[in-house]
Amino acid sequence: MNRLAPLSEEPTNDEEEDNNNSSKKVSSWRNWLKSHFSLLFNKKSDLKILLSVLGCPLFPISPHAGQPNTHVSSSAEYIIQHFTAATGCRKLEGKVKNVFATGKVRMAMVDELGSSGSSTAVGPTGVSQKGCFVMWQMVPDKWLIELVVGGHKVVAGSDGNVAWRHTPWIGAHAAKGGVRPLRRVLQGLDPLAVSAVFSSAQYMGEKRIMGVDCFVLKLSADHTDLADRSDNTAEMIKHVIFGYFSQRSGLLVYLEDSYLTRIQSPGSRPTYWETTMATKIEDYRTVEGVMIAHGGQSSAIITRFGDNLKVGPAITRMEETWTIDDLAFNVPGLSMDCFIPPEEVQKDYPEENLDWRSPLHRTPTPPENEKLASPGPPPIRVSITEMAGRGVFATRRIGSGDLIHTAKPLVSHPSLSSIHSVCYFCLRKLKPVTSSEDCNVRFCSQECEEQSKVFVAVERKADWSAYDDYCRTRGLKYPLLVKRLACMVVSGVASADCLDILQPASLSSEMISEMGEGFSLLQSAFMKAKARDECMAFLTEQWYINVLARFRINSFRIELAGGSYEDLHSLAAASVETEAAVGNAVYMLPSFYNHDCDPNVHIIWIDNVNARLKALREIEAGEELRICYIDASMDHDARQTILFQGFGFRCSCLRCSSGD
Ligand SMILES: C[S@@+](CC[C@H](N)C(=O)[O-])C[C@H]1O[C@@H](n2cnc3c(N)ncnc32)[C@H](O)[C@@H]1O
Repeated sequence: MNRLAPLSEEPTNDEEEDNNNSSKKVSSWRNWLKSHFSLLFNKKSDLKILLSVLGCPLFPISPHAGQPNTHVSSSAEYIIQHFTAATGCRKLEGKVKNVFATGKVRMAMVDELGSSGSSTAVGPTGVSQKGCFVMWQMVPDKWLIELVVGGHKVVAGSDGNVAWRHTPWIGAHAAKGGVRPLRRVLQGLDPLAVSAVFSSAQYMGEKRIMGVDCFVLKLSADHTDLADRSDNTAEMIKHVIFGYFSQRSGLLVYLEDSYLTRIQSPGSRPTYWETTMATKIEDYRTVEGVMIAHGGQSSAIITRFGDNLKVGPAITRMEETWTIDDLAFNVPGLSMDCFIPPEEVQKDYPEENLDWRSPLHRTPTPPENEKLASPGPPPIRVSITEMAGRGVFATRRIGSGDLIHTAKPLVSHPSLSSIHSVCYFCLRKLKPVTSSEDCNVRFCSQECEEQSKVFVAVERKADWSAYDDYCRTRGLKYPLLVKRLACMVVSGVASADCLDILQPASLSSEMISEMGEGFSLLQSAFMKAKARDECMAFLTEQWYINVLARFRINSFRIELAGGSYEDLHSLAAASVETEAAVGNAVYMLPSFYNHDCDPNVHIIWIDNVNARLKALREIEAGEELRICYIDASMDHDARQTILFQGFGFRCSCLRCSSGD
């Protein structure tokens, strides 16, 4: 099996050779050592080392290992209880299916200590490299991370059976040993995983670290795991982890892990490689009521020593600062396809293992009349693009005309001109009312009424006439979405930060000051309705601006392709009287689609607010899926102006580049 060790200083068999052939193996090891020595002292390769070591290291112990440690002390139990209480993570138990996080990193080589212990370079020896990452986790053990630093992209993942990594310079390889979690996840990002792994830890005492009095817990990788990660040339001798939990706050503030590998090719003396990684974990913030670390610094020190090293021991030190921009739980539509390892890694599996993986790994051939791109989860994943932030990519071939996925809105609202003619919840067109009938908002079904009950009850307590007038006279649609979201938050059906994951528009100071009036009107409507203070804490001007900034570039204008009632006469009359759009809505997955003036996907609404994303042509696996944000029939200059003013970017799609 052609498997990659999780960290760069372990040999990677990137020459295609038979692993059972020992002479070739020795030469592979020589090459490996040669290339790594030169890597360590070659500045041009700094970025590769940084990415290999710091990019996506694995944590040696799985939270689901299910190996209770008989030595667990009551002190360790107490520390973990304190941690779970401090983070509030128990409320996630059984409720979180997936987690999505994006963040930024800055990495640099710090120093290298060469032969005879003299410093070959001290202080940052290379320019620090900036980058960003996107991370998906699906409970219990599937995860994917894409990290782009200095123009290089590293991807790593686990489908629950194999953990793998792809680097531009090595390609894709599976990690040795069992599936383990990403170390980044244990850096305070997933408190449930932290408490699960440390629940079997040993209490080591107290220690003051970075000015904080901490309790120290220790974990060690077991012998079976170490053996699985070894082969007859590289032996993994130990891997220990220390977690430092603040005595005062209970939070995990420092994580340190260290492992030692003995490398010995037949007939030579051994060399030892020790890698120690330490992470300062900071900036805990609440996400859906749970404390999640949003920043920190990691450093890695690689030391190599042994009798046969003529140059003497060598030490390489590197550092990373990281921050989390967005973190969200239970992002809808996350497909299992996201976690499929690259083909090269799939080939690493022995044949007999393929059977139970087949549902995921064989592209299903749908029947001729099959409408959905696939019967299972959508064949897409969200990933980082080169020029346009996050984007949506096909995980397999999609046929022309296929329905890729559907999406329900996070927030929607009818346009003011349609408010009496469409369902207040799903925007389905309704039969026109006769003059004797009530002109209140209406619903198309009991189900829609039921689903809106709680937030409509909140809305009905307040007088919205001034706010609605403000929207009507200025022709504003997004403040209506803000009002609905605010009522949903007050009623407890949505969280105030549910849109934080979406990209905000950049707003000028003029735009921000114009929003002040809308905010005052919204706030005063709630205040006059005597809304309880504790429910209103979220409603600040900043919240209002943040939400509007997201609605501006992520909401869709809903135009229905078909009506729900058969009376064509009424339909024609309604379309003359009202504008074509029945309302506006914002969705999660569709918000990640980037724009193209000649798109390969379009978004349509048939009879209500539920969106359908359909392929406009054949799409290959790996291709980015793009929709058109604007009226594609406009000429080049008009499109560029609208995209720049409305969405803040200059379009460089093929059509625009050709001047069309
Ligand atoms: C609805 S969001 C799309 C998802 C977004 N890329 C993200 O990371 O969340 C729209 C924003 O994406 C970026 N974008 C979309 N299409 C683009 C394109 N063709 N070129 C450059 N930027 C684009 C712009 O910043 C735009 O305001």
